[in-house]
Amino acid sequence: MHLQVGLPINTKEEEEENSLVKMATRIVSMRFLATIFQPVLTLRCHCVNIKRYVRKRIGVSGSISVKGSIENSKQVVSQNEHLLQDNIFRNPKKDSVQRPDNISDSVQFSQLPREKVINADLRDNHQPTTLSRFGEVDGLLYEKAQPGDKSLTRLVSIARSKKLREQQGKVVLEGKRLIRSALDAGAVAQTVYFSSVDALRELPLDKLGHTSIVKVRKEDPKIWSDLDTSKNIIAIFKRPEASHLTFSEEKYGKPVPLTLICDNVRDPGNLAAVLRSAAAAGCHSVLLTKGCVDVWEPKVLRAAMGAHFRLPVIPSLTWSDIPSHLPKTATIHVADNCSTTLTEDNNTVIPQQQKKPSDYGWVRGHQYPRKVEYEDDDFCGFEDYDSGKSLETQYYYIDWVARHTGLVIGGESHGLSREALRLAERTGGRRLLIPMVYGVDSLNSAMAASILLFEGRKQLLSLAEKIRS
Ligand SMILES: C[S@@+](CC[C@H](N)C(=O)[O-])C[C@H]1O[C@@H](n2cnc3c(N)ncnc32)[C@H](O)[C@@H]1O
Repeated sequence: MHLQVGLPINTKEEEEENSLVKMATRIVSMRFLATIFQPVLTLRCHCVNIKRYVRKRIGVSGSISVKGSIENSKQVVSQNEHLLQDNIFRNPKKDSVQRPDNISDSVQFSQLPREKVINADLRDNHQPTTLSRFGEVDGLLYEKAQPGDKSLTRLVSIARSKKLREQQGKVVLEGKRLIRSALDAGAVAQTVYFSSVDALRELPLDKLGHTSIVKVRKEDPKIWSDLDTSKNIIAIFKRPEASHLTFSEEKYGKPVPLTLICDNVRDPGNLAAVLRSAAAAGCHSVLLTKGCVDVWEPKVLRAAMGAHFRLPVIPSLTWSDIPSHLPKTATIHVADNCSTTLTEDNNTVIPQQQKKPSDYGWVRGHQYPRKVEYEDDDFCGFEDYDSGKSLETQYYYIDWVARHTGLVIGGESHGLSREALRLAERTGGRRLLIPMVYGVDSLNSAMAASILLFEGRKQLLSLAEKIRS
């Protein structure tokens, strides 16, 4: 019988087993160490990548400081990639350098004067790749879009989706005239895409100091435009707010104290026509209730012909917001087609002192039950409204202007809201009627607005004339 004394003697298999265990332990501890050091290494990699990225994109060495988290760094790189916003802050002379909103503060480039950047690019024969990616127009550096660049498709999505426009706080403007008006009014262009240098040259280049400029191929504008003749320049702007824009009296003349209020005007063509008329009539401002179509929708922008930048247009207002955009003394009238209609054979001249439809003799009093809509779109169906009962009706060509006058135009489907009538009542306003021949219910809202606004302008100017003389 064999007795084992002292330390057990390992067999060959046991030794092999032990060395396997040791190896496994080593692997585990190496993995453990790797987990600890991995974030540090990744951060280091990102720093290096960003440095390389910057050198590649701007062709000069920039001083970079990374303050944010790794996630931040990743974001900056990917945002820059897909928006083609090269983040070169080109005008170091300005005190406050305005940056595109979505660029994080975590990357700062040495702010070389633009000329130096360009010259560095042009001089540096050792960087042919960098040089071919950039061009220059009258001292303004631009980048050439690379094949497969998706930024134009993204731009189209912003242009077409109200939700995206609102979420990202951006609007898309097409064509040199519109872009120029926006820039002149002080709107901030984030990126300008152009296919023809001549089109770019027609913009006030001094106002593009903080903008990314990207040259696209000649055929690219077809992606963004559904016009037959697509424009060769398009820009993404920071969603402009009327309070931050300047409306030049020198250029467009002094406005008359007349504010147009659109009450649920939902059709883009109508809203555009209304804005265009309001601008042409030299109105003070335009207020839009929440139910109106988005004022930055491409169709509205296109057909309004720059009206957005000629007078303050304030969108998305509730009826309780509206008085705060008007002087306290303002009188608000409503354009109302529903109170009365004209008989077929009428062409009588109405004496000015007559106010109520029944006074006119040949007009019918209110006869239709009306749809009434609450502010929250809680539609109440047909009923006789009690608001605005005390509102008198008068023909539009009889004097109705006051020191500051507001005019409400109803929407296409439901006409005037109860809130509009209440506001008119509270401010001593009236119903203004454009007489129509028998059997015609109403005019298109933009047509009605146009007639009333130009009449209002005429009355205000003659009032001013009377006061002067
Ligand atoms: C197309 S209409 C509204 C039609 C709507 N279905 C209704 O019955 O009220 C749009 C708006 O244009 C204005 N409008 C149209 N015709 C008008 C007229 N003859 N006189 C005054 N305003 C008019 C009104 O403000 C009206 O609410």
